[in-house]
Amino acid sequence: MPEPAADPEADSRPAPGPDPAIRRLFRTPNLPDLNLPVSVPLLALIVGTGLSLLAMLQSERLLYREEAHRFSARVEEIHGQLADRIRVYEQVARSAASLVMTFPDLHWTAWNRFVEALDMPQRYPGIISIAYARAIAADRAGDLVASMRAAGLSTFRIWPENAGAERVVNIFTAPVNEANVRAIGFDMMSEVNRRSTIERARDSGEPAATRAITLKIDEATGARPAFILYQATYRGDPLPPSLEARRASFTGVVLTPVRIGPLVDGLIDGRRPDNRPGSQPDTGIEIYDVPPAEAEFPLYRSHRPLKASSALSLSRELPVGGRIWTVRYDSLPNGLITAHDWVPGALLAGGIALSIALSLVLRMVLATHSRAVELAGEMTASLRLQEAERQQLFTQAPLGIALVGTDGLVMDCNPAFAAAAGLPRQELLGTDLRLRSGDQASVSALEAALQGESGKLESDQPLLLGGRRSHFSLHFQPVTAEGALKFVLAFAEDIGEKRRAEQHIQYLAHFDALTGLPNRVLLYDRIAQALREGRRDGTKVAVLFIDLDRFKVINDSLGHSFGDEVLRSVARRLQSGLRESDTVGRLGGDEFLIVVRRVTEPNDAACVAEKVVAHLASPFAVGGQNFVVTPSIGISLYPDDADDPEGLIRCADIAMYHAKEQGRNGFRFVTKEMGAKSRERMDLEGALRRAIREGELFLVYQPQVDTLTGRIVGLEALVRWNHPEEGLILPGRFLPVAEETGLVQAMGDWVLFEACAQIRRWRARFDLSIPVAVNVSGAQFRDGQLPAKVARALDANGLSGPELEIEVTESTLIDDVEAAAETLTALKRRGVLIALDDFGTGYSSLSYLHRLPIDKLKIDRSFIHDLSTGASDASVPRAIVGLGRSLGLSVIAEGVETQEQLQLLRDLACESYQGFLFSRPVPAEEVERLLEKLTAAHPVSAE
Ligand SMILES: Nc1nc2c(ncn2[C@@H]2O[C@H](COP(=O)(O)O[C@H]3[C@@H](O)[C@H](n4cnc5c(=O)[nH]c(N)nc54)O[C@@H]3COP(=O)(O)O)[C@@H](O)[C@H]2O)c(=O)[nH]1
Repeated sequence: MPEPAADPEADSRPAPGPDPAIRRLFRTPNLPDLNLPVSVPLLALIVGTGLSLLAMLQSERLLYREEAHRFSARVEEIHGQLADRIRVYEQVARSAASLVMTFPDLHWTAWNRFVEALDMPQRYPGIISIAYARAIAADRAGDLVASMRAAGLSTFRIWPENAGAERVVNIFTAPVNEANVRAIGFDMMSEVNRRSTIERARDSGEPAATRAITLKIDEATGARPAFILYQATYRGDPLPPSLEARRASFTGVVLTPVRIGPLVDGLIDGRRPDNRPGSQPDTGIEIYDVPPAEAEFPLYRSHRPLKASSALSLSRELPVGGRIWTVRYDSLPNGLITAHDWVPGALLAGGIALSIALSLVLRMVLATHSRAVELAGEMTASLRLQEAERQQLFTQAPLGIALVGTDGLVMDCNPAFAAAAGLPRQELLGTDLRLRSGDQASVSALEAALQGESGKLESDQPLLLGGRRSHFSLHFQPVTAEGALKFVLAFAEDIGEKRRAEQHIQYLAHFDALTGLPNRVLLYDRIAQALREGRRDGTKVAVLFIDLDRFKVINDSLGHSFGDEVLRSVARRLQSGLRESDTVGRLGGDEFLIVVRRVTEPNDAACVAEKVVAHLASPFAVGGQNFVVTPSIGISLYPDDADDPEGLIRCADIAMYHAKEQGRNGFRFVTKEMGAKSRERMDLEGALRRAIREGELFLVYQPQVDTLTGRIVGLEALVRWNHPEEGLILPGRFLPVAEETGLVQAMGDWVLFEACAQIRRWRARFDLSIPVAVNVSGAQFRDGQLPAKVARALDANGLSGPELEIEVTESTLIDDVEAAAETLTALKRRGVLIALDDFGTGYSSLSYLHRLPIDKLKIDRSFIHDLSTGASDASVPRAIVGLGRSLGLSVIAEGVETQEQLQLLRDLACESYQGFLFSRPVPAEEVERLLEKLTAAHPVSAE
């Protein structure tokens, strides 16, 4: 069927893409549109910081207000307590004055008791002492002195003496101590300051305080501000109603010196949160006894001056003994309220930290979003590229791909599919592929795929797909999404070419490329088939092994293509004369095989062989030349000769050699004689043939040594067989078979050539000067070809002759001494040396020896062996040594295994020896090591 041209226009158009479900895979992910400017984080930071500052300021203001409020309350509390203390102190002075007024003649000791009972240090710590000064006219001073002295104060005196007319003299003071006692007798009126205060106290009847002074008792220790509170005493009425009355009844004053420090102590200690007193003052106090603006220094200050701006401050007036003090209060940093001043800082710090965090979060969000947008862009681009690549892949794929909808209609297909189907793509789209497919197998496979079952189809028979019939590989793959079938992917590959190639390979594996006949593999198979049939039917099977006589000559002389043509012609003739059930095949080279089935008697096989001979008898006309090709045929029979293909072929092969030996152009059955051979022997023969052909033989070399110097004087080449299964096989096992079968010829040729080649290699490396001996069998020696073969081997390897020694056994020569002499003479002419092997074992030795051109006698190892065992004396070796000497021949002893044997040979003056004592036969590489020593001019000693 003609293949419809593909529609180029249709194929170049982009194919409608796959299912929307697949397309959805390539969509850009949706991202929220965050159109925020990049300055937003900075803005957030600035606004946040501003708000934090505002919060801080606001909290500071609130704190300040609260602190001011608390401070004011605290000031009222302290100030009240201070005023109370002043009142109490004034009350103490009044009490003392009442005592004096009640007991005008009070003894000073009672005064002391009174004061002591007040417990001033505990209850009135500011009061230093309480004293009483009596008012007395100057002219009555003597009376006072006298009465005081009478009361026990013997040293009493009034001082200073030159005071005014009115005196107020200190007569009592308590507690009694040295400082207070010093003030006894002091006239208060003598000092202006005190006098005015006493007069104010006298006139008012109220406590009157002095200005701030330093007390006499403190003068020595330094300024400790104090004041003295005076309380006047009167006669009669405790407080006379008028000024005149008060002046008239004035009797004295109680004076109470007060230190301001202790007065204030304890008032300003701070408060703990539970309102108990704290250890640190929370309020500072400054006391002025004049308006602060006029005062240079305060009367009292509880703390170091504060920075005006950093502290709250309040002033209050305090009446003290008729004077007005100004008390200024300052809030100190360790007040309870200031404990919260971390709040504004914390608000600021926290606010800034939050702003920074917010700014960073915004930055991150923005960065993440922009990276996500970037990535989405990259993904979109990459997915678009992928989609384009997939589309390209789909379009350009060499594999035919079609998308078949769930209804079986072609949704899309690539050009390769259209080409495979042999229809334009447009024609395929929308058509039912089942109707386009002419084979039930492919229709069924597609229908199964539409049911969700994938399937492959590679039929041996050509299939119809679309408009073409060929071998197709079809693959239907259902594609599902969420459990539902979306479409079926149909892959189609035209494997027609592949199938043809496979068939050709198959053919080549079983048929001979030159003649088209079954090859060895198929022949074995056919024989096996025939044997199964023979076993079943009880019939015989004949195998004819055909070798063309002298085909090598045709091939070599007329060329290989000529030879090939001859082989093809022979193949045709062999086929023409056979039944269809028989098989003719080619084993290789000029060897053919015929398998004859259903043979009832050997004669059937003989008839076939005769037919072969007859068919080949008429001349061949090849390349304008006429010539005759004759066959040698060996016939083996199942079950007589063997029961497997290999055995039958081997037997036929042997029989074929016998046919050749017997004059060619004929056939031989595997004879009784051949049949009498042991199976092993036959196997050995076949295997030896293969060994010669496949190169399984190799040579070892045994050194020949000078008995006196120990130097190597020659080497003997000995053949070995490296059997692929059995390993090393010695000549003792295979030589007899080789000799019987004539294989010894081929083997001997190989040995001769290989030994000469090895001599050439050694000469190139070591300048080899010693001869290498080669054993020659009787058959080899007698066939008349030996001198020519030797000459060819020497010439081929550039050897002159004396490098090679030919060993022949005595038994080889004695049958026909004349012919032997001729052969030996021919060999000698080519320059080779001749050694007579196994000498002494033939009784006629002495009679022919002088007629043969021999160089060396080899004393048979049986005589050497007997030397050491004492089986015989040394007479034979001695005689051989003497014979050699008399004929001018060198003598070598073989089979020397012991030092004792060597010594005997030395005693006999035998020149050289070989044997295990010095070395076993060794491979060429080992000989090289020995020869290296030899060329190093160090004689190799056996001892
Ligand atoms: N026509 C050919 N004949 C060959 C060839 N290679 C060997 N032969 C002949 O086969 C026979 C057995 O040979 P082989 O097994 O190699 O034994 C040789 C030596 O290994 C053995 N020999 C050497 N020294 C000692 C020894 O001290 N003791 C001992 N028991 N055997 C020893 O002797 C054999 C060599 O004998 P000869 O050739 O007579 O020197 C043997 O007859 C070989 O000739 C071949 O290529 N072609």
